Amino acid sequence: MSRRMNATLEIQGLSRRFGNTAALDAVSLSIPAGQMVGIIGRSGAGKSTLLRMINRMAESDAGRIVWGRQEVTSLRGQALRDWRTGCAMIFQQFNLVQRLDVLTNVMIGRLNRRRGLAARVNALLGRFPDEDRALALAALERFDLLPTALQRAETLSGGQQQRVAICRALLQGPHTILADEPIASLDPRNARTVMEALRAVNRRDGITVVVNLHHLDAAREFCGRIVGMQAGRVVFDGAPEQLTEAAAERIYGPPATRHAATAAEADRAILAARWAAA
Ligand SMILES: Nc1ncnc2c1ncn2[C@@H]1O[C@H](COP(=O)(O)OP(=O)(O)OP(=O)(O)O)[C@@H](O)[C@H]1O
Repeated sequence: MSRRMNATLEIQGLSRRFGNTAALDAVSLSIPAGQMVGIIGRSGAGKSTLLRMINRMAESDAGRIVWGRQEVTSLRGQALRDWRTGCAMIFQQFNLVQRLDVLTNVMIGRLNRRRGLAARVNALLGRFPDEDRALALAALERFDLLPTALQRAETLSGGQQQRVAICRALLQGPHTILADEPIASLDPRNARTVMEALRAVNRRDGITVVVNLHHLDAAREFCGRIVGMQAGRVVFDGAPEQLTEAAAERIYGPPATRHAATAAEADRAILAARWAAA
C-alpha cells in the first residue's frame, strides 16, 4: 500500500517566530526513510510547529525542507497536494467524521489520491470504488477493527478512533506519517495499542514515522531515535539509551519543575507514571 521511497527528509535551519516567541529556532534534522522518530519536549517547545511545517500546514520564516530532489518548502499547487498526501497527519483528537461509519472514514483517506470532481461527488454520496472498500476493510482487519466497520465513529473508544485514523492515513499510501500527540488524550492501555499500530506501519510497511510525544517512556519504548526540543531548539538527538538524566534535564528542566509547569503537564506526568504500570 505504501509508496516505498528511500529519500531522506532534510530539515535545514528551520525557524519561525510568533511575535517575541521563537517557536522554532534554526532546527536542523536529517531523517532517513524508515526511521521511527519520537519528538519530545515540554508544552510550547515547538513540536507541533515542526510537524506542521513538514506537512506545509505552517510556513517557516527561514530555512528549508528537502526530500530527495524536491524542495518541499517551495512546493505549490498539485505538487504541494501530492506532498501532503505522502505525509499523512495523525492528530490528538483523531479528526474523524463522527457521524459517519468507520469504513467510510477510512475510505476518505483514499480520496486524497484521487483527482477530479467525480470522485469527490461520489464520496459525498457515499459511493466508493470496490478497490477502496477492499483496501479499507483490509486495513481495519489488520488492526482488529473489522467488527466496528459499520458503526458510527463516535461510538468507538479513543484508542479505537485513533487506530481508525491510522487506517485512514494508510489509505493515502504515505511514505511518512506525522503524528502530533496521538496518545495525549488516551488512557495508558489505549495509548499502547496506538503506539503498537504506529510501530507496525513503521516496521512492516517501511513508512517513516515522526511522532510528537509528551510521554518520555513511550518514546523510549517505541522510537529508535529520540529528538528532544526545548524553546524551539533541538537539545538532544540520539538513541533512547543515550537519553541520560542530564539530557532529560536539558529537555524538561530540573526534576522538581519537570512535570508541574502547568496543570496539563501535571496530568501528563501522572499518565506517564501510569504508562509504566499498564
Ligand atoms: N499560530 C500561533 N500563533 C502564536 N503563537 C504560536 C502559534 N503556534 C505556536 N505558537 C507558539 O509557538 C511555541 C511553540 O508551539 P508548539 O505548539 O509548536 O509547541 P509544542 O511543543 O507542540 O507544545 P504542545 O505540546 O503544548 O502542543 C509556543 O510558545 C506557542 O505558543
